[in-house]
Amino acid sequence: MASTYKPEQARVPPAVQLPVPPVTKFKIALCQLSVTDDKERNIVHARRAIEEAAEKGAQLVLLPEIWNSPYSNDCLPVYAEDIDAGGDASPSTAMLSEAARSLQITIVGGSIPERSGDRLYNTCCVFGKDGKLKAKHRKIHLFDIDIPGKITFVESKTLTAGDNHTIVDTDVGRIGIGICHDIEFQELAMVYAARGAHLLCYPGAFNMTTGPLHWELLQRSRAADNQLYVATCSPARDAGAGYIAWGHSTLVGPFGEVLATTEHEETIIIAEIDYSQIELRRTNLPLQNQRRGDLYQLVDLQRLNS
Ligand SMILES: O=C(O)CCC(=O)C(=O)O
Repeated sequence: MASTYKPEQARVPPAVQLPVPPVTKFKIALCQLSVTDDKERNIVHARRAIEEAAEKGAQLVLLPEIWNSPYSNDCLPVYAEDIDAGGDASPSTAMLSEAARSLQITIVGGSIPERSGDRLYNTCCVFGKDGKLKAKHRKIHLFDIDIPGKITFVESKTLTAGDNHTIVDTDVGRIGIGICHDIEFQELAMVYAARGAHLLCYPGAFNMTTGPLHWELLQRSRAADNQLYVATCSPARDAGAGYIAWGHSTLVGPFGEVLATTEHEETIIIAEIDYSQIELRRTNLPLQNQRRGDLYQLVDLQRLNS
């Protein structure tokens, strides 16, 4: 028997209308930075890369996961900064704020280890072009993995998981933030899409095991499932490091297409985002209207509880 289901009768919360973005087309820069054990050098180096990206026309700059410190449980507590205290207590975010203001760009500042009281987080700060902190995302899903002979890493040994989604309105559209392992959880991306995100940014440092298999696959899936843009930014690979990053920072469009990518060396990718493609793809293939709200539903618990 034919189904009698009608989307308009489903008891699902109405989808948020895609907000009109302040710009339709703009350039994004993905700064795949080399990271050393010298924090001061890492900050100066990131500042130079941001400036170069802005000179090349980028209005949005994305940095890698943990760009001011080596990515190891030993280093995270030593390199951690008190972001809320600001100033000298957080030279990395002070630099990001200054760079955003003086270059008049939006910065999704990768992530740095954050100290808050006696806890440590893996935290991404978003700065507007006035230099103000617009959002702070603490990595929600910590990366604990054990594949004997390949990779064992227990991020939860030192870090505490964040408890909030982070979606932020910027001069370059509505952006949902996730950090690295957060990309594995499609529900988070779906919540961001339901809240009207144009773009998801994931600073990430995948590794030599899950990187080749999952990194691009996950980005393309999050973009195609939700019909929006996905940008990722990794540190450059250091083959001598304790944790070897996969690299391959990438921009994916709303049809799941790779628009720009790279290998593992240090580089700055500059690519164009055109938000009109989102509407086009959602018209071509109206997934939103085809959802079966009578069979399954997405529940945004954060919104429900707020
Ligand atoms: O999810 C993965 O496979 C890798 C995640 C990761 O490297 C991280 O969260 O730091």
